[in-house]
Amino acid sequence: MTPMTTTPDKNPAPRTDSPVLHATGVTMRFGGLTAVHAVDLTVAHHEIVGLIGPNGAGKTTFFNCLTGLYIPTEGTVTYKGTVLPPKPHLVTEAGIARTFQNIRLFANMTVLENVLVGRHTRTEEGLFSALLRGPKFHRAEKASTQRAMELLHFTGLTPKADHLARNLPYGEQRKLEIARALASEPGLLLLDEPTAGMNPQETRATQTLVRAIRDQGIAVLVIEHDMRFIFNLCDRVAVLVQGEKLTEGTAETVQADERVIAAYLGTPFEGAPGQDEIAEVEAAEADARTEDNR
Ligand SMILES: Nc1ncnc2c1ncn2[C@@H]1O[C@H](COP(=O)(O)OP(=O)(O)OP(=O)(O)O)[C@@H](O)[C@H]1O
Repeated sequence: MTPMTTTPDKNPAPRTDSPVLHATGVTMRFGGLTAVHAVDLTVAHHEIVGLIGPNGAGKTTFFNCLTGLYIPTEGTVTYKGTVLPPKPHLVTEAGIARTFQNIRLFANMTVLENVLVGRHTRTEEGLFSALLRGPKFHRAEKASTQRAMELLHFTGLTPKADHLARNLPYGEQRKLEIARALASEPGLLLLDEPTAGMNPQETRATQTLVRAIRDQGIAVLVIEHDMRFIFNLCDRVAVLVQGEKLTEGTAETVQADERVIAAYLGTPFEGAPGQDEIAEVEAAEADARTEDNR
């Protein structure tokens, strides 16, 4: 992994002891459906936090509440101690970047151009400056291109800089989404199923990339269905079930939690055989086999 230099934070933390992300009592209702209910979640500096849960648990809805795409029905979300504005571009400007479950690249733009688009919240040049294309604009453009190339280097996409985004293999399109998100110089990166559709090698490479991102001082919150990826990567894992946070803790704690296993496998139905009954049946079957072998 190529080291990435960090650029100065345009929005320095007002209080260094605040967590990077602090969501309190976040609830999102769509008419009669409560997709997310009273969810609290924090992400600390230098932390990689996983968000897991069965299909329809409310994970993406929760992400949308964090990024200003949805205004939560109830609850607050702060970034480094400041309440986030309810507009996606202002959230990005504040320092939260994200990728999407369904890749959203500009398919007919080059790889480099896609990353440059991601820098627009960090460039000071206004519309007039861009139209007049004066020396200030050219200086800013040069600096932006340099930073974008650095990010392509960091994500291993330098050889593809001039390729159209739509011609990249799927795994590289996902990497490009991450490079574009990093172009806004975030303090927190939200990844929505970054390994969906990847082969095991690409998944391992993504794991390495996410760790390298964290090592650059960017906190990460990641939704993923690949449990091996989540449990290998995350410092802490939160589990959403039917819109509520069931539990959170280290990979070991969450993996050992019977409620989590039940949530994924389905809660045993009423009248299902208990452990004693299962043991009795197994013993009877073993006896029957012994009889047959005589
Ligand atoms: N805009 C919306 N309007 C109405 N209902 C919605 C909307 N967005 C999500 N939902 C519902 O909210 C619930 C949670 O959906 P969400 O996509 O957040 O779950 P998820 O955990 O991300 O699922 P998956 O793992 O399948 O992506 C689902 O019942 C879904 O149908």
